Amino acid sequence: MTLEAHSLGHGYGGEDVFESLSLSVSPGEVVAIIGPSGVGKSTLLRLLALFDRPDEGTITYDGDSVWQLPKQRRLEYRRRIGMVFQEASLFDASVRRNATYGLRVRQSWGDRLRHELARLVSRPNGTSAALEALRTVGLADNADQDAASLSGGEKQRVAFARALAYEPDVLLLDEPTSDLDPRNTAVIEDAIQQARNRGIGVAIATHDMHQAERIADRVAVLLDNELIEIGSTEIVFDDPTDDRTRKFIDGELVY
Ligand SMILES: Nc1ncnc2c1ncn2[C@@H]1O[C@H](COP(=O)(O)OP(=O)(O)OP(=O)(O)O)[C@@H](O)[C@H]1O
Repeated sequence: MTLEAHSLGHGYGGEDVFESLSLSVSPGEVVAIIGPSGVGKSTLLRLLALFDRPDEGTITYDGDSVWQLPKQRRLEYRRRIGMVFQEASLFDASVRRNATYGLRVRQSWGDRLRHELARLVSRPNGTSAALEALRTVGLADNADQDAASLSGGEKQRVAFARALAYEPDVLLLDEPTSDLDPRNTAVIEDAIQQARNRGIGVAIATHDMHQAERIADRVAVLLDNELIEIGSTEIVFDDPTDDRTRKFIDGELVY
């Protein structure tokens, strides 16, 4: 599923966060959105995830302008998007149930009913997808543990597994490793590469430039209320078009 944002503008309380922002994410590519704190990376991801309607511009999924569609069809697109927030929000149940949660949310009511009926007579549907996702983040052995007893890093890995478990077409990640140590960060980065290799399009907001360089195919630089640059990771890091990009990457821009 190809995601495209055209001339997006958005703000709060009459104050623009960004304007004229255009960006695409194709199947099987990782696009990193980098920029200093408060520049609007989370706002952009929320718009792409269809949580909020943009003040200006259009968002298309596979060419369909999603905010022009009837609500039901927009929700169908919404269900094909996995989003991982900066703060892992798990509920008080086992790791496995947390990882399975997305599978149930994604289903229609009819499917959910069938799922619940199936659960009464056999193993829950989706268990294997959830377990496979937990395996990807190295937590399959913790499936029956209480999520509440996990460390912060492990919780973030479960949140990531939950998004992966239902095989979204697009994965939107908001600083998914901000609170993780290098080992946990490596696990998530590896899982992102696996998602990409399975054809999922990934957009990741990060202020860790090294992370963008390690995992992204393309990098978008958000600065001064706009996307000042978007291009292949190599070009953005080694030979950027906009001088502010070079300064930001070299740490010369202070915000
Ligand atoms: N719901 C909201 N209501 C009002 N202002 C908001 C809201 N969400 C974000 N903002 C403001 O919009 C601007 C962009 O915030 P956003 O969280 O998108 O930035 P960010 O680049 O993700 O920052 P960080 O890297 O610190 O998470 C900030 O000035 C923030 O205070």
